Amino acid sequence: MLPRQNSVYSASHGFQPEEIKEKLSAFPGGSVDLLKQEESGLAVLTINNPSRMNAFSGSMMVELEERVAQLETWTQGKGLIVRGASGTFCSGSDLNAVRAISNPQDGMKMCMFMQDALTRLLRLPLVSVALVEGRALGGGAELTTACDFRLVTRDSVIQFVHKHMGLVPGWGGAARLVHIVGGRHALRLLGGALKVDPELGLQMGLADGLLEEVPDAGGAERDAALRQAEDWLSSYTKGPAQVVQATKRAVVSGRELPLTEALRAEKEVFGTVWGGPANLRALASKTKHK
Ligand SMILES: CC[C@@H](C(=O)O)C(=O)SCCNC(=O)CCNC(=O)[C@H](O)C(C)(C)COP(=O)(O)OP(=O)(O)OC[C@H]1O[C@@H](n2cnc3c(N)ncnc32)[C@H](O)[C@@H]1OP(=O)(O)O
Repeated sequence: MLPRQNSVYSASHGFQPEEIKEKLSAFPGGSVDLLKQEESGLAVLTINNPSRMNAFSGSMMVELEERVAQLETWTQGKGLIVRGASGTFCSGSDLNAVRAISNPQDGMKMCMFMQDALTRLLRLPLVSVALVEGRALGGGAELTTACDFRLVTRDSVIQFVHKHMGLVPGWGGAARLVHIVGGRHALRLLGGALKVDPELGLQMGLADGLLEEVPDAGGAERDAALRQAEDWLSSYTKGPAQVVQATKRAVVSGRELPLTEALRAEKEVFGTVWGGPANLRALASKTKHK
C-alpha cells in the first residue's frame, strides 16, 4: 500500500497499517459515523459508543481512519464538526482493548496508527471543530486537539488523564497541545492531569468558545449545541469550497513547516486560487470591504 500524502509514517518506519487494522478489528463495538451535508459543505463525525462513554474500541479506531480517508477526497467539503454521541465527547481508548494489546509491540503499532489518523484529520483541508459536551478524557482529550478549534458546553471537562494511567499521550496529543497552549500550559495540563472546565479552557486558549445553555431544552439540548457549533463554524466556511480549502492548506503549511518551506507551499496554494472563478467574480464586482 502506498503511503498517503498527509501520513506521518510509512513502511520505512515499520508502519504496516493493514496488520494493526486486523488486530484492532478483533475488538469490536460502537461506530464512528460520518454525515456529509453536501449543500452546506459541513460534515459531522460522531464518536458513537455510549455504553462506554464513547470510548474507542479497536474497530472504531479502524473506522476513524476510514472516515478520515473519505473526508480527504471530499472536494466540496468546507467544515467538520467532531462530537460524541449522547451528550458526552469520548473517554479515550476502550480499556478492554487496551488491556489486550498492552504489550510494547502492539502499543507502538496502535500509537503509530492513531497518530497517523489524527494527524491526517488535523491536516484535512476543512475547518474543523471539536464540539465538547460532557467528558473528553485520555485519548478523547487528544482527539479534541486534532481539530482546528474546540467549542465547549458548560458541563464539559477536558482531561489528559494519562499520568494517572502511568502513560503519556500516544495519539499525538502532547505535541499538538504544545502548539495550541504553549509548553508551560501543556506541562501543567499533562503533568497535573488537570480537569479543564470551560473557564480554564478559555483562559489557557484550549477552548475557543463556550456554547450557551438552552434553558429547558431537554432532549433538544444536544441538537441545540450542534446547531450553535454549525453557526459558529459557518463564519469560517462561507464562500466557495476551493477558497476555504486553500485557506486551510495555507494555514497547515504555516503551522507545520519551517518558514521557507511554508512560503513555497503558500505560493503553490496561491496558484490554485489566483485568477480562479471566485477571484474573477470578486474583481468583476469591484468588491468593497466596508
Ligand atoms: C493510550 C491510552 C490512552 C489514550 O488513548 O491516550 C487512553 O485513552 S486510556 C483511557 C482513558 N480513559 C479512562 O481511563 C476512562 C475511565 N473511566 C472513567 O473515568 C469513568 O467511567 C468516566 C468516563 C469518568 C464516566 O464515569 P461515570 O459517569 O460515573 O460512568 P461509569 O463509570 O459508570 O461509565 C459508564 C460505563 O462506561 C464504561 N467506560 C467508561 N470509559 C471507558 C473506557 N475508556 N473504556 C472502557 N469502558 C469505559 C464504564 O466502565 C461503565 O461501564 P459499566 O461498568 O459496564 O457500566
